Amino acid sequence: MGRGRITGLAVSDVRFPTSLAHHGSDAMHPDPDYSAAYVVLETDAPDGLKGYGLTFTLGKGTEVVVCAVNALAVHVVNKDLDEIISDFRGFYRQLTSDGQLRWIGPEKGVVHLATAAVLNAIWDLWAKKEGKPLWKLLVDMDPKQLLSCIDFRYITDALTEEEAYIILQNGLVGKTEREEQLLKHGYPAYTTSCAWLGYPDQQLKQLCSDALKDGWTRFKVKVGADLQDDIRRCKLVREMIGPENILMLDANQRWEVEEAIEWVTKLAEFRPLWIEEPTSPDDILGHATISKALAPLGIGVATGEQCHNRVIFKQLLQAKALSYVQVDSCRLGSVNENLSVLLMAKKFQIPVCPHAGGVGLCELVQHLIIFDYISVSGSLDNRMCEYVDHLHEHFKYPVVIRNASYVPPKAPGYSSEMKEDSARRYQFPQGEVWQKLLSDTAKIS
Ligand SMILES: C[C@H](O)[C@@H](O)[C@@H](O)[C@H](O)C(=O)O
Ligand SMILES: [Mg+2]
Repeated sequence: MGRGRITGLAVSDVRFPTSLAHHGSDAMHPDPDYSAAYVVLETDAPDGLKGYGLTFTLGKGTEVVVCAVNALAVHVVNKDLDEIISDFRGFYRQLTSDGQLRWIGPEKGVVHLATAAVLNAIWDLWAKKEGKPLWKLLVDMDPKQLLSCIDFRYITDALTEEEAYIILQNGLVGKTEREEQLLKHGYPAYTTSCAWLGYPDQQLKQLCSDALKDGWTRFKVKVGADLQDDIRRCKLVREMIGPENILMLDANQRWEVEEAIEWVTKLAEFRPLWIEEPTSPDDILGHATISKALAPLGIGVATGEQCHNRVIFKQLLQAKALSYVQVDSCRLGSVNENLSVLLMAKKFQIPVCPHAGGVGLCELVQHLIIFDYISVSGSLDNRMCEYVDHLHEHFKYPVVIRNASYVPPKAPGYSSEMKEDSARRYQFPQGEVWQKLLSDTAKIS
């Protein structure tokens, strides 16, 4: 009888029409349709065990990621779960180093997003098989086994496996207390949902006032398209939230390096904690210049949602280019690569504040940051996890927020499973939601 051989991989293009109401809009992405390349792994386990994984996209192009997932399937189908996890580092490397596929990466772009979707499904499978939520699977894992999931290639000049081992060993001290504390109080979050760029001022005000009533104290505002608009919106939000609450800004890569410094200097009176993605995500030295220039104003630089891989994070840390590391559960090569970044951030003493603005990202990334606190960073200082209030109703195990904090999930797995009905209805273009939208558009034009 089978024990967990992966017998099939199915991937679909699931899109939610968020652009209709400007949810998720920013200075570079004015009309995102929050979408996912959604992977389902079938196994021959007698209990019908399945693994679910996704990567986040903005609508168009999801079909390209779906294609890349199918290209990776050959490495996954017919593999035994036990075989994968007994050499997870080797399996990660097999996926990322396919002698032909790596040419269209390596470890970046579409093929890496596809890798994330596939590996996220494997981690979901593993956690389900153990009957634990993913964060707990990680927390209970022996440091040596955790390390065996990480590919240290290209980062040993910044973090060796031995150093990582010491970090994890040190993380064992006080671990039980931290776990209890999180189970009681949750992990602190901030909200981005009040101030997407496409929201009119009235909506922004209403959402801020609702969020304040719900106990939110940390707010992120989209900026970067028009300075006068930014000044008006930041003033409005600062007035709404008062002097004590925390404000962050996000420009989504809109500016040149010098322009970023000048623009943010003009917004300094609103006392933002950070400016996120001020310029190209590939410009490590540019981020370092911006960080240095804004430090005297008390404004940090945050980035990560479009950092290709651990190598870029390594260089950002080495170059003192950022004050907040924004890991992403679906951009990096799943838990495996995220673990390496959490450990590097710990070594460089830079807080991790994960990115979660997208569909399913809150569901996934909560597991990583809960693990980070319990087993790696051991600190909540200057740390918080992003939250956006969209599309949770489509997930079987949606995030739970209490007192503006993530409540640690209890259900086994990576919280990545969508409701079957949602995945079907929102499938692009054949799902009924899109069939209706497309026929309405055809009628208008
Ligand atoms: C297009 C997306 O909504 C982005 O604007 C979003 O991920 C954002 O950068 C964020 O930090 O949440
Ligand atoms: Mg952002």
